[in-house]
Amino acid sequence: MIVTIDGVAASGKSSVSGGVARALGVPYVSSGLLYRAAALLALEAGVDLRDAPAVLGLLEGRGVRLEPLAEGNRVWLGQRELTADLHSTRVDKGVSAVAALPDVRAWVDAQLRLLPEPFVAEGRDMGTNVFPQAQAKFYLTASPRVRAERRAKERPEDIPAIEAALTRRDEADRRQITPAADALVIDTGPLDLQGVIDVILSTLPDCRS
Ligand SMILES: Nc1ncnc2c1ncn2[C@@H]1O[C@H](COP(=O)(O)OP(=O)(O)O)[C@@H](O)[C@H]1O
Ligand SMILES: Nc1ccn([C@@H]2O[C@H](COP(=O)(O)OP(=O)(O)O)[C@@H](O)[C@H]2O)c(=O)n1
Repeated sequence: MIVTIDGVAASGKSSVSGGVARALGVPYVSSGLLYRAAALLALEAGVDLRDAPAVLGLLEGRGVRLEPLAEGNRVWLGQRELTADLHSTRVDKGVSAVAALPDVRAWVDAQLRLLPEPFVAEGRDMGTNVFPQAQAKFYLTASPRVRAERRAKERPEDIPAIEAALTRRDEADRRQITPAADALVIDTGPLDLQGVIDVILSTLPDCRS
């Protein structure tokens, strides 16, 4: 069983996926962390974020691995854990450039398709491209202001700066952020976290095995 939860930046994908996965007793998979790891490695190595062979070389040569734990995903570079470094403003700014590289997308997709079912997968193109066969698909939205207010609790910048950065990232990610035709689109603006999780769980009565 695969459930996909896609959506725009800071729409609640990872928190909601964690809650849904816990309720189902399965892991969740944060695809964005692999794109964030690609950006972090390129930034650390001083590699141009648009240089596909160089970025791919960093990913393939150095053993980047996603660990999709139920309590929170972790990313490893060999023995070094990258997770805590993946949500900086610097990585937020650089990640869309590496995510636009077809070779990097193919590498991420291949990692994800190796994972054993069942799981909840979250990102941008889980329901459209990576797991089109998923049993249930969701797409989370909220206004840029609502998303910026939520993310402001996790970043040092003020709400207008975060809102501008989120809007820029939505624009840079526009190729990946079309909902699957068979996804249920949920505006999370009026809902709290548990409210979103409950909407999803209420539509999944047949997917709990
Ligand atoms: N429906 C919601 N209501 C209020 N806060 C939310 C809601 N969904 C997510 N959040 C909060 O918004 C922030 C961003 O959520 P996150 O799950 O990281 O989003 P994404 O994975 O889409 O970037 C987190 O602090 C999270 O707790
Ligand atoms: N399936 C995915 C997931 C993320 N991404 C890229 O990775 C970036 C970070 O994704 P994320 O899900 O960690 O970001 P947030 O929405 O949590 O801020 C996005 O802005 C996209 O550029 C993607 O292209 N496809």
